[in-house]
Amino acid sequence: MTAAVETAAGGITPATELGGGMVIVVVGPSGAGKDSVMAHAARHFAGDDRFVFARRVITRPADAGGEAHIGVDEATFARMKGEGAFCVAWEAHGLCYGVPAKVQAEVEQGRVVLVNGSRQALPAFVAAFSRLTVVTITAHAEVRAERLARRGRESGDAIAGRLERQPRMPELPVDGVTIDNSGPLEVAGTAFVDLLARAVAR
Ligand SMILES: Nc1ncnc2c1ncn2[C@@H]1O[C@H](COP(=O)(O)OP(=O)(O)OP(=O)(O)O)[C@@H](O)[C@H]1O
Ligand SMILES: O=P(O)(O)OC[C@H]1O[C@H](OP(=O)(O)O)[C@H](O)[C@@H]1O
Repeated sequence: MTAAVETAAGGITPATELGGGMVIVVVGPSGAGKDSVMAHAARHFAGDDRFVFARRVITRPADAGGEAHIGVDEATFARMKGEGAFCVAWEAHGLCYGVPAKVQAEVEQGRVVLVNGSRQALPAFVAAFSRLTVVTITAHAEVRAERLARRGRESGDAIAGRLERQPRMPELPVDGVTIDNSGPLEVAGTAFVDLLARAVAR
C-alpha cells in the first residue's frame, strides 16, 4: 500500500531554497494521526538538529495521553498569552492551544520546525510565518472513529464533537501536501519522512 501524497501549490519548497528555516504545520481532523505521524518522524530524525518538533502549550493535563505537550490551567495560559509567550494561539474542543514564541527564532536560525496546528488557525500561521508548508493528515471517517474510541483520551460526547468538527480550510498562498493515514502508520510515516527529507534537500 502507498500513502496518497497529493501536492497543491507546488508541494514543498526546500528550506534551503527559501534561504533558511521554515515551519511545517501539520493539520487534519481528530484521529487522523497527526501526533502519530509526527512522532514517527521525530524517531526517524532523532538527534538531527536541522529539525525541531515544537511542544505546544495546552490547557489539558500534561498526563492526559497523546502528544507530549506543556499542560497549563486557563489562568496560566491567559497570562502567558498576555506576556507574548505564543506566536500563534487558538481555541478548539473547549481547550486553548499556544505555539511557543521561540519557534520564530528557531526558524530564523535556519531550522525546520514542525508544529501540530489547527485547520481553523491556518490564517494565523500564515500571518506568523513567512516560510510555511501545510501538511494535511487524513483518514477515513470510520477509521478515525475507531481510533479515537481506542485512544480513550476523550469521552463519547467529546469524540462525537471531534468527529463532526470540519472547519473550512481557507485558500492559502502556501505550499501544501496531503498524506492519507488510513492504512498502517509505517506507510504515512514514511511519506512524511520523505517529505521532510525534501524540505532540507540541497
Ligand atoms: N496508521 C495508524 N494505524 C493505527 N492506529 C493509528 C494510526 N495512526 C494513529 N493511530 C492511533 O490512532 C489514535 C489517534 O492518533 P493521533 O492521536 O496521532 O491522532 P491526531 O490526529 O493527533 O488526533 P487529535 O487531533 O485528536 O489529537 C492514536 O491512539 C494512535 O495511536
Ligand atoms: O479542527 P482543527 O481546527 O483542525 O484542530 C483543532 C485542534 O484539535 C487538535 O488538537 P488536540 O486533538 O486537542 O490535541 C488539533 O491539533 C488542533 O489544535
